Amino acid sequence: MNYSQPQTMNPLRTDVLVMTPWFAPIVWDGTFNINLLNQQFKLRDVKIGLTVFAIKKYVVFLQLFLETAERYFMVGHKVNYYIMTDRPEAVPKVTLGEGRSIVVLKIQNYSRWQDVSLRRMEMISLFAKEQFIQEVDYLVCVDVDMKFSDCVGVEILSNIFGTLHPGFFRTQRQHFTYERRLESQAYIAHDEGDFYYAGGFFGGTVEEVYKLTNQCHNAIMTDKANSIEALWHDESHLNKYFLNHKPTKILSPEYLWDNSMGVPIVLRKRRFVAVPKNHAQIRNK
Ligand SMILES: CC(=O)N[C@H]1[C@@H](OP(=O)(O)OP(=O)(O)OC[C@H]2O[C@@H](n3ccc(=O)[nH]c3=O)[C@H](O)[C@@H]2O)O[C@H](CO)[C@H](O)[C@@H]1O
Ligand SMILES: [Mn+2]
Repeated sequence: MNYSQPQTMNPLRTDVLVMTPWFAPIVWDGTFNINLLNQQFKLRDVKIGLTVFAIKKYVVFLQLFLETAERYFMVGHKVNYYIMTDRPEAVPKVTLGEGRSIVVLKIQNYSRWQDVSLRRMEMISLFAKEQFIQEVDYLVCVDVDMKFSDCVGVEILSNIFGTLHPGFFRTQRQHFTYERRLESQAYIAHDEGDFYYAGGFFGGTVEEVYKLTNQCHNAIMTDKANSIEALWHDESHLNKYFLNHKPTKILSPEYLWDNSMGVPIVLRKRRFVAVPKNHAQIRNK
């Protein structure tokens, strides 16, 4: 295979942090060679599960989500879409590429949208243990109110990975919207924390995602027993988990962007972008 030689004296990006102090790469456009990575992952015959929840009205997001995923997500690799929904009949029929399938998993709904979001940790951990572990190597867990608009490939895969939240990647830690009440299991002190990770995109090996989701779910249940709910729900608990279990790879905000934030120069690609939604019309419905 022919490719240009890595240049020790010529870093590929100098405008952004590309490595954490615990030696986890931060994935930005221009820092990796996708052909090289595709070859490595192909040799391992890796299979990827993409989990997405579409409860109640959120089924409307599935069509665009799936169509754009077919175009941009892990193209050329084996993919299972795990669609967790209370409305299996509303899952659209989308033509899939070779080696890709849709697996619809019927689950219950909750009346509060906060509970729907929080309970994803429980559902992912249950299915990871019972089913996903037998079917795929990696899990990628994302929000459904999103569309792919550029390539998201095997460069994201690692033991356990999180994504920099588009609203906070230039923010000082004391201003992160971590849970600040000591009574919550998600509590993080003002002088702690590395990054603010987004709830809408994390993943890793099935084993590691099981550990993460199971621990977050237990923390959520402890909070519930103590009549407290973390400020940003599952996202707060994810941030607490990543404080104590550092991710082995971190995705730049290219992998979770919101166009209402504009487009800073450091952002050369917008790979996965929020679809605007009317909260009043779509939540708690
Ligand atoms: C992009 C991003 O980082 N999003 C995070 C942010 O939320 P968002 O404000 O983007 O939350 P959201 O409304 O998208 O809810 C999170 C997800 O739960 C599912 N859902 C929710 C309600 C419902 O009635 N039906 C349904 O299916 C759906 O998959 C949705 O994408 O904060 C949430 C917690 O407050 C979660 O941590 C989200 O991951
Ligand atoms: Mn969302």
